[in-house]
Amino acid sequence: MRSVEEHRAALVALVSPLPPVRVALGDALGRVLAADVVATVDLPGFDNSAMDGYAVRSADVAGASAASPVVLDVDGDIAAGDTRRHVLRPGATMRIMTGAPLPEGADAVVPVEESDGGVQRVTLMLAAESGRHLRRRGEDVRAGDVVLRAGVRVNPGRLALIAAANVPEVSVAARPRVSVVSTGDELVLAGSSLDHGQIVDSNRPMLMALVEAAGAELVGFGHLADDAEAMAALLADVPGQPDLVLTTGGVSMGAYDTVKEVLTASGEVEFSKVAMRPGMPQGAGVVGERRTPIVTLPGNPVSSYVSFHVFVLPVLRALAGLPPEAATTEAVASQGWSSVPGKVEFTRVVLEGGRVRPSGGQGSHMLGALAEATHLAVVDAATTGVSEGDVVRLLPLVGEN
Ligand SMILES: Nc1nc2c(c(=O)[nH]1)N[C@H]1C(S)=C(S)[C@@H](COP(=O)(O)OP(=O)(O)OC[C@H]3O[C@@H](n4cnc5c(N)ncnc54)[C@H](O)[C@@H]3O)O[C@H]1N2
Ligand code: MOO
Repeated sequence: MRSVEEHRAALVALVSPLPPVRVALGDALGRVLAADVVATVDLPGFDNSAMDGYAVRSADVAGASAASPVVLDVDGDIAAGDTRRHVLRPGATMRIMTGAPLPEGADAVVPVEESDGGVQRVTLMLAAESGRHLRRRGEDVRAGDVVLRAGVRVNPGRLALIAAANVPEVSVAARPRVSVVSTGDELVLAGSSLDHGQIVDSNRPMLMALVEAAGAELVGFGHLADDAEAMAALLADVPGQPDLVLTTGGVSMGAYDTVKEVLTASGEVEFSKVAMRPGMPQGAGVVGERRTPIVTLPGNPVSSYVSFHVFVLPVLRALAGLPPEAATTEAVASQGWSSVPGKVEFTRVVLEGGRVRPSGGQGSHMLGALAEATHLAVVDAATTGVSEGDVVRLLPLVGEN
């Protein structure tokens, strides 16, 4: 039997990284940066007011208070967006709005609440010291600073930073194009009336959702009956020119395991047993004239789901030019559970209050328990059981956070 690491390495070796692409800011959300983002401007871009109030020379309001106010001439208004360059006369003030550029000579702002709100002359009741209520040019970011590193995923806050840094376009990791094909005569679409022996095809919507939630692009999907000729024809020329094809079902030892039958005959796909649970039967190789990489996942729903996390995610990351390994975290088990020796067990667990417990039944057909899970606990092959208090390694689930 192959180890998980051996199989993962064989899969990653099937693909070459796709070149990064440039996208407009509006299309960057959720994408992974392929290059550092460098600010083209200082942030703030100019000294400006943090409050609606009066721009002053601090020396002119020294000692001002409610009991002993200072009265100054108001020389005019500066609103946010005023592009003129104002100079503040000594002994005078200007009304200034939040975000408006500070006039030359001013070094503090008295908020309007600390005044009588005067328009021609104003009574100020705060001894604003130099720098008070100001936002200084470059105090947040300097032009030329690397504001975001390659490898970081663009979230709304980072998108705002890229925009503010006046960078209209960024280089991002390519989104691999993926096709999903479910196989099996027993499968029907959700919403169908089920005959005895039929089940709803849940792997296809699950894998489509995983592909999209993992940031890849779905370029084709469908279902194939256990018909070797039809399957061979489809796999010889998968529509949509995907970078990766995923199938589910038909890879174990059954008489109607058509994926295995067809692809074994092609001589380009290798089927292996991997020392893991669930997800033991696996296959991978290339199909068609374009030699498109293919990963054949087992049909049992939880096996397919776990295999996606353990094997397909690293392939998608490698295609995107990112390090294949996903980051893991750790947590303490709040209860014990047994694990099969000789295989890595990916226990579906719930992380709550900083501790983990199995999410329920661990059968590879049990979607009820899968749906409650937040992580996969990775229990290595040498471990026969997890005890309460043990530290376990956790693989996050795609789409969980
Ligand atoms: N004699 C052996 N039998 C089995 C072995 C074995 O080593 N020797 N391995 C078992 C393990 S482990 C797994 S995992 C499964 C893998 O089976 P296949 O990949 O061939 O998948 P199927 O036989 O087509 O289906 C298995 C199971 O999953 C259901 N299924 C399939 N596709 C879907 C779908 N799209 N949506 C929902 N459910 C699906 C299917 O109805 C079956 O119940 O093989 C074991 N057997
Ligand atoms: O490996 Mo199968 O995936 O145990 O059900």
